[in-house]
Amino acid sequence: MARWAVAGLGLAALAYGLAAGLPAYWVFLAMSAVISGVLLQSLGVVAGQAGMVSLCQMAFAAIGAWTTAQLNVWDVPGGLYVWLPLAGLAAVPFGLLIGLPALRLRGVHLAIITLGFAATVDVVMAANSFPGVSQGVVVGRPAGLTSDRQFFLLCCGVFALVAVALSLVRRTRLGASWRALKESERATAAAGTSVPGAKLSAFAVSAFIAGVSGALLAGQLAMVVSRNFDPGQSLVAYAMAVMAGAHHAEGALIGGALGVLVSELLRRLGVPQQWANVVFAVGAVQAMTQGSGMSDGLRTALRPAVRKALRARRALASSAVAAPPPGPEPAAPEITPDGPSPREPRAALRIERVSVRYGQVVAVDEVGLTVLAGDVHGLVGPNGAGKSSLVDAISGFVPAGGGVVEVGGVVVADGRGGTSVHRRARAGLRRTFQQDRVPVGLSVREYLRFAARRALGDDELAEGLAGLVAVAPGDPIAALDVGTRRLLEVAGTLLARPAIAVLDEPAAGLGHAESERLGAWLRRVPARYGAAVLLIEHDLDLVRAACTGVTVLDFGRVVAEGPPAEVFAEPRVLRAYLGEEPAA
Ligand SMILES: Nc1ncnc2c1ncn2[C@@H]1O[C@H](COP(=O)(O)OP(=O)(O)OP(=O)(O)O)[C@@H](O)[C@H]1O
Repeated sequence: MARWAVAGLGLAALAYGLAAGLPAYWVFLAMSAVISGVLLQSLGVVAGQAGMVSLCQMAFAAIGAWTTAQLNVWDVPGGLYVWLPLAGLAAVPFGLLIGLPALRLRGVHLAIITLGFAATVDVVMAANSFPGVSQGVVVGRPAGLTSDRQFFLLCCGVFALVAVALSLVRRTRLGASWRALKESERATAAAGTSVPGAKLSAFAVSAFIAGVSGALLAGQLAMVVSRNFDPGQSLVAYAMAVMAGAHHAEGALIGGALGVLVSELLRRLGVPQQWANVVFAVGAVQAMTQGSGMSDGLRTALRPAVRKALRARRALASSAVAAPPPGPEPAAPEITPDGPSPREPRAALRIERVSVRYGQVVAVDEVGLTVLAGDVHGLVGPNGAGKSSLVDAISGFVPAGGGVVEVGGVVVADGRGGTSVHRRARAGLRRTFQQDRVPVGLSVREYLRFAARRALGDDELAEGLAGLVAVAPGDPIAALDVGTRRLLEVAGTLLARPAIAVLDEPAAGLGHAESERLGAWLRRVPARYGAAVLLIEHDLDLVRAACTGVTVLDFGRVVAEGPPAEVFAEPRVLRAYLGEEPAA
């Protein structure tokens, strides 16, 4: 906290020094850089954090500027202090409107939609001049901030406010959901987060900030016209945001400053300023190729100190993370008030007649399966047997073909259809993925809280990691290898305390010893977390070590079911699954 206060005071002193010491022309340019930085922060949310393409930020800014000009004409009390947030709010419905196609579209399709919106706003604004322009009414600045030097300080204050607000949001579930979205929509939904909600909120917040930047621009220029919000500038802003890494505040500021400095340099060299756009486009391509912008590079350069801290933490974590101590099994937490009892074993997961078809391919054919509360159940089968398709049907990524899926006694899919992925997750069905889908933009602590969908104290975090994965809560996920991330995903899934955790090949990439340790750890899961487990694995030793029962799939059908020792001795399993003949 003290560090932040010192940094804040330092930056405030710098802004004040610039306002007092720079020549008037440079103060105007510095103001443009900071306003542009606010706009880039808006892109940092929607593009940098949530990973969506938005080529219409200048249109949101234009709506903010137009609103400000209108409030100015109406002489609404409060001046810019009130008009700024109102300008941001005016842009929000348009942000939500643009977010709607984003629910279905991605990449180039979303780019076209957002650019189309920018062009539409431009046409409308050009046809209807900004309020006050024809009468020559200039946008008033607040009393005491009328000079450029003073207004520059207001712009710096707004930039800082947005930066602080966004850094606070980063720590919330909402902020984590944006960064998770960037990594994988499937994993975001599977963690119980509404993907449409995350997308719409990112667009709404982004539009708000862009609207505020438009209001600041109106205050800077005193009179704005549609030319100030050329749709082409939205493209340039996107390139600048990618190049500078506007998902961090310092990246947005660097981008804003570079935008001004490069244009000014070209002007002084007598080169058309449009060449600046080429510079930013090349910078953006470079950043996309590297997978990181300038702010990320800056943070990496400053990382020796971070790395040292990380090493110290990891040493601490590995001494804490060991095989679980021998002793009595912890008591199983109650799942519900009328939870499982030895006399009445309750199904954590029950499926009936679930089928999955891809065109003519029948990947899963009328499969039924029950996993009782307190069980660790294996699902095995050769490649292409239909395991992943079945897991997708259970978790809601593909239709269950008229079958029934029941989680902890609650029907989440029946003959008429099923609930969405994130609702199933909230109903107690959590899953992991074969491919690495853990969001690299989060720290271990942020990810586990996001996955668990609740506040977790450091003790509970350490407990959730103990015996499974040697990482510390503060470690950035980007620094972890894929095998570790996979185990982290298991920890997050279980910390959510689901009724059933479906673990899709958690041991892939692990060595024999690690796999053995995972088997022992998984056996204790029902007692530790009150969750039953459906374990999809190719490693039969792990299945033997962890599971009380196993189901074998082949060609989309159940070919055997029962305790592992019996099932793996069945001739048809040996034939179908192992390609082996039973010993005579
Ligand atoms: N999207 C798809 N479109 C068409 N066919 C598919 C699709 N996904 C899977 N299949 C087919 O469905 C069948 C079952 O595949 P699935 O991936 O579910 O098997 P699996 O048991 O999970 O295999 P693996 O162990 O290799 O992951 C296979 O024949 C596969 O080729």
